[in-house]
Order: sequence, then structure tokens, then C-alpha cells
Amino acid sequence: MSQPPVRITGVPVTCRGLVFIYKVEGYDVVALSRVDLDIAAGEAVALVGPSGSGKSTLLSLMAGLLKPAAGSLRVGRHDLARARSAELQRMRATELGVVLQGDRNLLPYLSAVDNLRFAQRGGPRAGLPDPHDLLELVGLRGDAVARALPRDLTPGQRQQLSVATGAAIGGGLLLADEPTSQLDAEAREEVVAALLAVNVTGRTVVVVTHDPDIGVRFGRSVTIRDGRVGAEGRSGENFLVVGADGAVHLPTELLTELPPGTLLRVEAAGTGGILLRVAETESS
Ligand SMILES: Nc1ncnc2c1ncn2[C@@H]1O[C@H](COP(=O)(O)OP(=O)(O)OP(=O)(O)O)[C@@H](O)[C@H]1O
Repeated sequence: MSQPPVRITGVPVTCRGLVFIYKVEGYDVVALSRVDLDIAAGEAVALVGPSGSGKSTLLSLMAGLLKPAAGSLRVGRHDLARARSAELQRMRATELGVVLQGDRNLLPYLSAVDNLRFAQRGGPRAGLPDPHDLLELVGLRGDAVARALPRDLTPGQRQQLSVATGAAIGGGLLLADEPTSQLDAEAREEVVAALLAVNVTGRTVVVVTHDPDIGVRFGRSVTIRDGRVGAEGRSGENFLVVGADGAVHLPTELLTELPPGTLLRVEAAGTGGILLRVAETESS
């Protein structure tokens, strides 16, 4: 790259008591139930948790594609619970990028570089990143790749290009839904590197994933369970959130060691803390 990547001002996200309900044939499906979450400007956060726990719904709310049923959601200077549709449209066009699952960000008949130019149409008039710099940023180097159609790229390269389209308008927030699903380990690594490169430019990056390793690489993971924030992990430390009903959810990676039904003994740890130990059952 001829120049270092342009610095972007990251967008912070704050959720307070966020609720979202799908209406299905007269029934209410509560997808998110009072989510509290703070994401600082420039952070990289993985949203992890079981299928159906509400991760994609939370991402769609942050993107302004769904409207909160209750609670508040701030994305930068926007109050998404109150914003009118014109404000949401402007925000999506100029301030954030969304990487959808699979190849849905890409137009099959445009080259890699033209896909980026297309993604920039409707964006801000000034200060757009150079498409060739974007390709380089996400690890797609050389003229041949820039001129290639999506079908001539590997699945991993297509996903790197999708990440670049999400960053194309130079907005301060990148949201990605399962960007590494169905990729082999090597391609996954390239896509994670692309997301981290986008984050290093200053953008806030929020990724929905089933891959706990992404949380480790990002430095922060937030576990969503049953529509609530159930646990937090930062660089090797784990935090559990006590829910309104007293429930505590374990981080996904601990569930392999402590499957549902495990009896834990709760002990005072002496320093004002508590210790959770696996209780010995009568048969053991
Ligand atoms: N369009 C929809 N209409 C009705 N219910 C929905 C819709 N989308 C999601 N849901 C329901 O909302 C809840 C949360 O779904 P969501 O897709 O947000 O979870 P997720 O954690 O992203 O799951 P996955 O990891 O499988 O993508 C689930 O109970 C799901 O069945």
C-alpha cells in the first residue's frame, strides 16, 4: 500500500434494557429481553452463544434494520429507538457497514474492485477510502485479484472482499454476521485478520459468531443466551452476569467442562469473593 490506512473515528454502541419481539401469526417471540451492553468506540467484540439466542437480532437492531420494542439503543449520535426511517437510512448509507452471511454483499458480475466502487455509491461524497487500499487492507493483494470476479476468488477471498465492502464507505462501525462460517481453518484465519485490520483503522467491529476463538482474537466476547447478556470475556478473564431472575450463564467454552446439570458448590472465598467448585456427587 502506498499510504498507511486512513484513520477512522470508531462509533460506540450502548444498549439499555433492550427488548425485541417478533410477531409470528399472533404470537410474540421475545428474541431479546432487557439487554444491557456497552461497546466502546474502536472496540472489537464477538457476540457468541447458542443458536436462537438472539445474536443476529441484536446485530440487526444495531444496523437500524429492526426497531427496538422497548429500552434504548444508541449507535454513535443516533437514538435508534426514536430515530425516523430517513435518519436510519442516512446512518446506514454513511456511517456503518454490514457484512451479511455468505456472498450476499457481492455482485457476481462485477470485479472485486468494482464491487467496492459499487458499495461506495450513495455513501458520503468526500473522504471515501480508495478501493485498492481497501483490498490491500483486507489482505487481497495484486491486480489479478482486483480484476477478478467473485466466482474466480476462493471462498475465503470472497469473504475478505465482503469485509472490504462493509468498510467501503469509511463508516466507524462494521457489523458482521457469521463471517467465518463454512470456511476452512486457513481461510478463517485470513478473514479474522481482515476484520482485525479493519478494527486497527479505528472502526468499531462487532461480529456474530459460533467460533469462540474469534472472541479470544478480538479480546472481548459477549455471550448471549435466551435473549440476554449471559457472560463476558476479556483477554482470558471471564465475567458472568447475574440476570434479573438470578440466573447465571456460563461462557460457551466452559460448557464443555461443565455441561448442563453439573452441580456446583458455591463457597465463600475469604476475600469477599465466591468460589464455584464442581460438587462431588455420591457416586463419585
Ligand atoms: N424473522 C423472524 N421471525 C420470527 N422469529 C424469529 C425471526 N428471526 C429470529 N426469530 C426468533 O428469534 C430468536 C432469536 O433468533 P436469532 O436469529 O436472533 O438468534 P441467533 O442467536 O442469531 O441464532 P443463530 O446462531 O442460529 O443465527 C429465536 O427464537 C428465533 O427463532
